[in-house]
Amino acid sequence: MQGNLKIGFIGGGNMASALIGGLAGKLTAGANIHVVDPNADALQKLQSTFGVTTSPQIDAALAQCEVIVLSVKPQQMKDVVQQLRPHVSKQLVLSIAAGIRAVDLSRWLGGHAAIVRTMPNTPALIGKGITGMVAMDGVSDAQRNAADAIMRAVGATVWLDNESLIDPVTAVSGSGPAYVFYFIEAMQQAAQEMGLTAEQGNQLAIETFVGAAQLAANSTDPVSVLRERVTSKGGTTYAALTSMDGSGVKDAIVKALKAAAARGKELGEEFGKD
Ligand SMILES: NC(=O)C1=CN([C@@H]2O[C@H](COP(=O)(O)OP(=O)(O)OC[C@H]3O[C@@H](n4cnc5c(N)ncnc54)[C@H](OP(=O)(O)O)[C@@H]3O)[C@@H](O)[C@H]2O)C=CC1
Ligand SMILES: O=C(O)[C@@H]1CCC=N1
Repeated sequence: MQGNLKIGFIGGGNMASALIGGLAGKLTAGANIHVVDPNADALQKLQSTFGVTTSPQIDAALAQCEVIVLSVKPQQMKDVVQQLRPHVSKQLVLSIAAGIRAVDLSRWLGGHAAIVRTMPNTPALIGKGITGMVAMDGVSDAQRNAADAIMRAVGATVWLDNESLIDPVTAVSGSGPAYVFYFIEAMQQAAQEMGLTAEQGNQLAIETFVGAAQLAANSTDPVSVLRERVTSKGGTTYAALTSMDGSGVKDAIVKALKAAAARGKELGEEFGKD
């Protein structure tokens, strides 16, 4: 159901666009969404597609918003938040940035306490996102509900008790779509190398992911059991999985996700100083 929640976005890039695409005309009218970004082309695209209002710089319209979403890169966050400070009083500030800690955002905003840190992902664009979220102590129940409603409008939400878990969430689901696309790209490449057309490889790889993910989502069995059901004794899947184990694929994936979480922590330390 569409309401009248006024939401400001600081940064109208990839992730903000995915969120706006999931929210506009659904949770709230596009005209209730105000986007600030220095990039005129990005603003024009968002304005014409979703009917949002726009500004090339932080402006007074943000003071009218009930929720302000911080959606710039971690490297840009401190400058942006310090410019935003005069326009923030009672609003809920919702950050989607990797790494940047709530305590640092609060300090840059002059002690503002109504902050929710979130980690969404780009399938939000089609209402299939998943967001990990954690609220600072100064967030009211109504604001927590508003944050949850925004993120549930674009997918599922998982609330965390401890902010440090946002880095593992970033590693698993925030960055996760990229790992899936990477795996699909590898399957497409193999398909072509074995004689299928690019179009056939594309369709076979993508539909396999869609079908397998849906099967896992609907199943009461663990995914390991679903995997075993594909793996006939002495058959083709066994040959593939044995090859993957021999190449250390699972260990490499675990290591990669730990590297992502470590980078999240490092971003907080690197850009959360002062
Ligand atoms: N992409 C993803 O899948 C996800 C991203 N995130 C988080 O979302 C945030 C944005 O990431 P992403 O969308 O990928 O990055 P983008 O670079 O696509 O978006 C950031 C946008 O902010 C703009 N910007 C720069 N300075 C300002 C400013 N002073 N005021 C307003 N806007 C400004 C940038 O413009 P310009 O390009 O000109 O600098 C750019 O358009 C990051 O903090 C990231 O950690 C979280 C979950 C998933
Ligand atoms: O790559 C990044 O840093 C951001 C955070 C999660 C997905 N994209």
